[in-house]
Amino acid sequence: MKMDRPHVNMNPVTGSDIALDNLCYSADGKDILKSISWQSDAARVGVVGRNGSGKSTLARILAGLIEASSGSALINGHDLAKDRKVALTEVGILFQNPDHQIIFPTVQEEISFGLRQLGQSRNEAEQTTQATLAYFGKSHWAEVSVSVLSQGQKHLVCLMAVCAMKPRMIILDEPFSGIDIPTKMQLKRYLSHYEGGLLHIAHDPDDLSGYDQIIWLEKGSVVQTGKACDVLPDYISEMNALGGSDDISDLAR
Ligand SMILES: Nc1ncnc2c1ncn2[C@@H]1O[C@H](COP(=O)(O)OP(=O)(O)OP(=O)(O)O)[C@@H](O)[C@H]1O
Repeated sequence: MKMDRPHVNMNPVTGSDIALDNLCYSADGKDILKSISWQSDAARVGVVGRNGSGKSTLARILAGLIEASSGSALINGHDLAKDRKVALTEVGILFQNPDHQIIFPTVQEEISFGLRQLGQSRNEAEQTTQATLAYFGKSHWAEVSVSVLSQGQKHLVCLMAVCAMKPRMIILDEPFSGIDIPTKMQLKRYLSHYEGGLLHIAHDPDDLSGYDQIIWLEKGSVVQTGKACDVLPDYISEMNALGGSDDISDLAR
C-alpha cells in the first residue's frame, strides 16, 4: 500500500486564532475560570498551572464540549459549543485519560468513527484508517481489541484517531502522563510534525520548551502569558518555591 504521510511537516505549521474575552466558567457554585481574556494565533501553545487551576476546563471550553458561563471563547471565529459540525474540523482533543475517550472495541473502529463523523464513506474511512496506522507504524493494530492495550498504547490510539481527522488544532491534555520514555519521545516527534496548531497542557515545562506561546493559569485566572522562554523560567521558579514548603492545602481548595 502506498505510504500516505499526511502529517509530515512539509509545510510550515499554522496555528488557530484563539480569542478569549472575559471568559468565565462556574459549576456547583464554584468559579473555576475567572474573566480570562487572551488572544493567540501561535502554532504551538502551552498551558501550565497547578492542579485544579482550570487547565482542563479551559481545554473543554475551547473544544466546545462545555459552554462558557459568560464571556466568549472563539476558535477561528467560531464558538465550537454552538457549532458541533464546525468543531469536528477545527479541534481534536486528546484527554488526560484515554479510557474517557475510547468507545469502540477495536483500534480500527475507534479511528474510523471520527472519520465517519466527518462524512467519509465506510470505504474512505477504512482507507484513511489504514493509512494512518501505516504512518504510525501500527498497521498490525487494526483488529486489535483496545481492551488489551496498555495505557500508553491507548494514548497512541487516541492520538492516531485525532490525527486521522486532521483538525486545524489538536488540544492535548497531559498526553504524556503514564507513558514510558521511548513512547513519549515518539509521540512528541509525531506531534512536532503536525501541520495544524497544538494547544498542549503539561506539568513538565520541558515538554513545552520552544513553544510560541504559554498561558499560565492559577485558581482560574491568568498569571502570565508570553513566549516559552519568558514564561517558563518564572513558572519553574514559582513552582520550586512552592515545592520547598510542606503545605499542599491548595490542592483541596
Ligand atoms: N463540573 C464541575 N463541578 C465542580 N467542580 C468542577 C467541575 N469541573 C471542574 N471543577 C473543579 O474546577 C477546578 C479546576 O479543574 P480542572 O480539571 O480544570 O483543573 P486542572 O488545572 O486541569 O487540574 P489538573 O492539573 O489536576 O488536571 C478543580 O478544583 C475541579 O475540581
